[in-house]
Amino acid sequence: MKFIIKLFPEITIKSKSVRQRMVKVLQGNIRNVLQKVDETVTVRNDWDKLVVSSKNDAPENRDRLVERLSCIPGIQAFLEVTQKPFTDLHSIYEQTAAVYGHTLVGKTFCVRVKRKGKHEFSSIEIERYVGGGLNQNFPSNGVKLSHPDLQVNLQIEDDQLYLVTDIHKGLGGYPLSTQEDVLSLISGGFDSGVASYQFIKRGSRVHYCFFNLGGAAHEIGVKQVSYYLWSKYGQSHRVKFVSVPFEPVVGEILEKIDNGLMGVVLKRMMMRAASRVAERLGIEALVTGESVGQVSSQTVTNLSVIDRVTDTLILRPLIVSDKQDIIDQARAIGTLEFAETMPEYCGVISNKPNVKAPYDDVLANEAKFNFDVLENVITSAKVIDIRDIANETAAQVQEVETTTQLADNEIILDIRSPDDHEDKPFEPEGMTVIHLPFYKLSTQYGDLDQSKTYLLYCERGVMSKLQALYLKEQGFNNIKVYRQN
Ligand SMILES: Nc1ncnc2c1ncn2[C@@H]1O[C@H](COP(=O)(O)OP(=O)(O)OP(=O)(O)O)[C@@H](O)[C@H]1O
Repeated sequence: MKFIIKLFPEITIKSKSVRQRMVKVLQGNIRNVLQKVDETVTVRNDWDKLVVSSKNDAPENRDRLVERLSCIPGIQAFLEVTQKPFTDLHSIYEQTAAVYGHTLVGKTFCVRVKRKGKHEFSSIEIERYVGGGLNQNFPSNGVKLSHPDLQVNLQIEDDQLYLVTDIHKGLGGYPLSTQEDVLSLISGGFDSGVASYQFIKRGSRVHYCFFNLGGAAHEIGVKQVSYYLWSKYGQSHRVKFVSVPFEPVVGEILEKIDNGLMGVVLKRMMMRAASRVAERLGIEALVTGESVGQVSSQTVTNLSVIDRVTDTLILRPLIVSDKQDIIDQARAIGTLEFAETMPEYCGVISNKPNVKAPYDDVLANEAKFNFDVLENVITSAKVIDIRDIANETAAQVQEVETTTQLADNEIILDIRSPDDHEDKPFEPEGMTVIHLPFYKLSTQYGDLDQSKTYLLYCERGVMSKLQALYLKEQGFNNIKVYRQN
């Protein structure tokens, strides 16, 4: 099985040395991600393209590789190809007919050729020869040069014929780690997830900084979405997840700060803490999901007051995005459901937030704030490798049993999203499986027959452990985690 990787166009217009460096990084990233699902994968660097080959031709392996390739930053598109040697024009025709002939029935078509190397024939001659042959020998609806039902794509390089059997859209963007690292302030809402994704796609390693305002349940929710983003789009590189216990800071704000300024002061405290964390990790910029006018702390005046608290660069990729566009993107990248189930942990809710917080008033209020509280939470911030979310959660859920067997009175609860549930049905023989997606658990788990025990199932076992922890937090004890042998 072979895929030809087409580079993101902005890479192709770089100078030779920059381009070479980026392609090399992309090559490493693809190898790193794909070899986790298929050890036989090799990635060859061919100047204007990368060629991915696998010895495992099983259809489920092909689906896995296509899914993984579509999530790797730096790839504009990838072509699924079969590669064959040829001897002459007729041998090109015969091989094309063997792959495409049966797909032409009842369709209009045209043949397009890209050619490299020295040949006795031109690309147009191949198109005519192959197109004519297919037209004569298969019951198609004829050749149509513009907007045909089917385009037969051939690539010819020296004595090799590449038959393109499918074209897949890539993520675009720059290869991961070709841009500097950033620290994303992640709250679990729609905006910060989308902002993080945009930086991954642009080629930055995105580390996550979370200010816990709502106890274990808040942390579990944010860990889930961070882990999801990393494992789906950024798993070629290690990143950190930092959790800062921010409830004491909120307490101090509630006690000392004027009601109308609380939102802005909370954000300034977050920026102070995040800058320190970034410095500790050697990261030069913070990322937030703020957008002008979305909430009272996000007016231009208030954003300016927030900015003045730190010299660290604060990047706001969504600054002029409409909420609906952000929600649509969250849906497309798969974070919508996480955000929808995340309760609002605002920490401080002003009755009358000041949309034009006077800078001097903010400073005067902050003079009353006990900064030891902030120092303490920064010192007790917990930094973990994001891959350890899985292990750490496993340790935390040791009181939640993990099992590979089903006893009487036990039911498997498939908590994957409806798409995964449909694409990869999980129906082990002789076992009862109910589907309740993870984002409905908090509201609908209680409606299930509570005399039964439910074994949560997801593909990797991370989400099911986090959800088991969450349900335990909610006081449910009839829960286990189900893993396949
Ligand atoms: N608890 C938190 N931990 C880390 N970052 C946070 C937290 N709360 C807010 N932020 C950061 O501040 C930004 C603005 O947050 P705010 O709550 O004002 O707006 P929001 O539109 O609800 O954001 P989101 O949808 O990302 O939750 C967020 O996008 C995020 O980057």
